[in-house]
Amino acid sequence: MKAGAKGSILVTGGAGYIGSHTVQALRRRGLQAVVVDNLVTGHRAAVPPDVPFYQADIADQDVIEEIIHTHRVEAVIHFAGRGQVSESIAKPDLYFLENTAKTMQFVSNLIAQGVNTIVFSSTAAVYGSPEAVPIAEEAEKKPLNPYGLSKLMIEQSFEWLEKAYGLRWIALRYFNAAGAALDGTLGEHHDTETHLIPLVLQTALGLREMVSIFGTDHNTQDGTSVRDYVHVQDLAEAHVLAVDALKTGLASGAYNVGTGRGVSDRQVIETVTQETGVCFPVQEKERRQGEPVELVAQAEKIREAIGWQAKHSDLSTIISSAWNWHLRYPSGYQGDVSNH
Ligand SMILES: NC(=O)c1ccc[n+]([C@@H]2O[C@H](COP(=O)([O-])OP(=O)(O)OC[C@H]3O[C@@H](n4cnc5c(N)ncnc54)[C@H](O)[C@@H]3O)[C@@H](O)[C@H]2O)c1
Ligand SMILES: O=c1ccn([C@@H]2O[C@H](COP(=O)(O)OP(=O)(O)O[C@H]3O[C@H](CO)[C@H](O)[C@H](O)[C@H]3O)[C@@H](O)[C@H]2O)c(=O)[nH]1
Repeated sequence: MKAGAKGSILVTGGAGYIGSHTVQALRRRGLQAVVVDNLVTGHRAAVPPDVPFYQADIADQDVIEEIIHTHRVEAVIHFAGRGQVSESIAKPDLYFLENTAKTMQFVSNLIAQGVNTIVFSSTAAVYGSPEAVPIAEEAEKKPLNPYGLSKLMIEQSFEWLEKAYGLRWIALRYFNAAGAALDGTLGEHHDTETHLIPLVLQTALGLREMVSIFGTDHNTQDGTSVRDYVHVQDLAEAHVLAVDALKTGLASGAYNVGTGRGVSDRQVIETVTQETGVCFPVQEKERRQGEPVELVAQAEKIREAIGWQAKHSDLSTIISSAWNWHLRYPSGYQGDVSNH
């Protein structure tokens, strides 16, 4: 595979939901991307055919070294990992291995090869159940589940890698990623879907019998949990800005990526009904284990540091963009839809 004239940005997990939108955002800026993904949850069809793609594990040192040298990798955006809270409670070892140990192996390899700039997918789950919302970056970190801990350990380890080896890093703590590409080319397809918005849309499409609301007796405005949904295209943009900022000297650190606006589970369901014009069955269920009631970001720090703010994250744009994609591709990337 031939390297471009410029250096490249290595996107791990670039065949996944947020990673594929970020590859698209990098290309829009004229930047070269190269993707490594083992396709455990990702889709080959989510990566354009002209983007160099390696089907491999991030812990495969030989492949990573080959990519770094062939494509003159200058910086890394690291999405590869597992992201299901309930699975992490059932299989904590899988999360500490896949998210923590393999990331450490990977980053250690990067440093050995002279790549010292990384933007990392962290999560609001590092905060656990916050004492107050909106949540500031400095708030106490007490993850409620192995998933959150698996990411927090990496953030903390980066501080030591910076002191020892000069690693330059930004951890982006996403709140809830949602929506689909506004041009209709990319969307969210997880074979095991746990996220509220795609589950509700699949119910509206008739692919599921009903949608469940987990917990209706919380101390919130309508009794259901509250989240801060960020359009995936806004999230992608935050990564592009973060790489730029590290290249131009911004200090390492962790940033929330959210809107500062809370949306309840019931509001999501009502907005889907309005946007789609479809009524569907909803059942009320017990709260899920290891889940915080309310997660809303304090979103100023990232705006001040790198000039990022959400542009497409109003709930109706999130839901209409996702609905368009689900209507167009009801089986997602199955059958290798040619999205590009
Ligand atoms: N979706 C969210 O709301 C959300 C919120 C906070 C944090 N995150 C984190 O952001 C990242 C991306 O999330 P997503 O929703 O796009 O998930 P995703 O499952 O769609 O994407 C993850 C990608 O990484 C790949 N992958 C996993 N393990 C790998 C490995 N060992 N080697 C190579 N490739 C591997 C998968 O095949 C997949 O393509 C994850 O690390 C997740 O924990 C997601
Ligand atoms: O069938 C469902 C699915 C979800 N929900 C509710 O919908 C909201 C959003 O739930 P998601 O499963 O869509 O997302 P989570 O907030 O649980 O998880 C997200 O945020 C986490 C941080 O807490 C992690 O970062 C994780 O990767 C990311 O997907 C929650 O209030 C949840 O209780 C339901 O009521 N019914």
